[in-house]
Amino acid sequence: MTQFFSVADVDNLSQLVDEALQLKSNPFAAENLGKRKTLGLVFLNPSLRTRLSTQKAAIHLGMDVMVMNMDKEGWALETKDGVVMDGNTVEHIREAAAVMGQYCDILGLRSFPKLQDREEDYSEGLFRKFIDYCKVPVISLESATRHPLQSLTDLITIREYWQETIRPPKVVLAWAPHIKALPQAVPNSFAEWMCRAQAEGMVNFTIAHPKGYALAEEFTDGADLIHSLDEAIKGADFVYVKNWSSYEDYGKIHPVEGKWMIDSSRLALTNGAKVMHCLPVRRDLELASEVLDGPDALVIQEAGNRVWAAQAVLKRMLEQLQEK
Ligand SMILES: NCCC[C@H](NC(=O)CCC(=O)O)C(=O)O
Ligand SMILES: NC(=O)OP(=O)(O)O
Repeated sequence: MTQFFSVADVDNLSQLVDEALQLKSNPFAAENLGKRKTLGLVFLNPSLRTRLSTQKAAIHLGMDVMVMNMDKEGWALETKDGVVMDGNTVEHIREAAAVMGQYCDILGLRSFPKLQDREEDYSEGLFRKFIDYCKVPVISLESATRHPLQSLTDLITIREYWQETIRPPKVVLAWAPHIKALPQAVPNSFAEWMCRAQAEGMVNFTIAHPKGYALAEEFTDGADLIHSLDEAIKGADFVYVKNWSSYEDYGKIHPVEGKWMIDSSRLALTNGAKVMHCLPVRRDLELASEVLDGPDALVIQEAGNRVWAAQAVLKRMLEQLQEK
């Protein structure tokens, strides 16, 4: 594996999930694989889980880790080509990425979309340039349109908590309210991974969102799309809660009809569903406290599993480096 940007970078989904769960039961099984290798984590936006879980994963593999908070501590970055840099930007991504590639064997990058120009965000120009110029394997730590380490984690968590073999679990991605316009990266990615998992018989997948909040079709192939939350969550085994802004009216938020927050009474409509969220979550806006604090919430276990997702991916990349 030389890049981890989307589900398309994974050849065998089930195998990667199994490998992550094996690492969970034996974290130091490959403790020398990353010896004398350096991981660089570059953040253009805030992070708690991605930053710490990926560092922890690298430590389990014997790697050294460097973290660069580019947005706060780096030179102001120019990402467009062909501009005269006579304004506020100081360093071009061409040089910055190339230099970081000199110091690191594997790099991770987090960069959120600006949510102003759909074409620009969905072209993933910044991420692609970073890959091109740094010349080492790159892991997405969440980009404009996807968050693959989160989605792999989510699939691992569903596998871990679904012991039944007779039928695959019903998994529902449920839009939730928010006060801000948030990216579509997490839901796009979750949908992309669940659609692939559904095609491979691992889950049954439904998406519930108000009108005007449809995700881009490229991420939802094969999913059941429903505009009623109560209808969608009937019989659900896992409910994945997440807000996102409109893709159609790009980056905007519209008033929605009815109540979209999941609380205990709503949860009673499900098949005793476990509730997931990538975090951070705004209590009693996106998700009721009574659910977050109750026995059906999996959010902390899910965040814990971020380590094993990152470790499985880093392990694949290190193995490939070894073969060179
Ligand atoms: N990395 C996990 C999610 C990050 C981001 N959430 C946020 O920006 C929350 C901001 C707030 O609640 O003000 C998102 O939804 O894509
Ligand atoms: N879920 C997630 O990616 O969290 P952070 O933004 O804190 O890394």
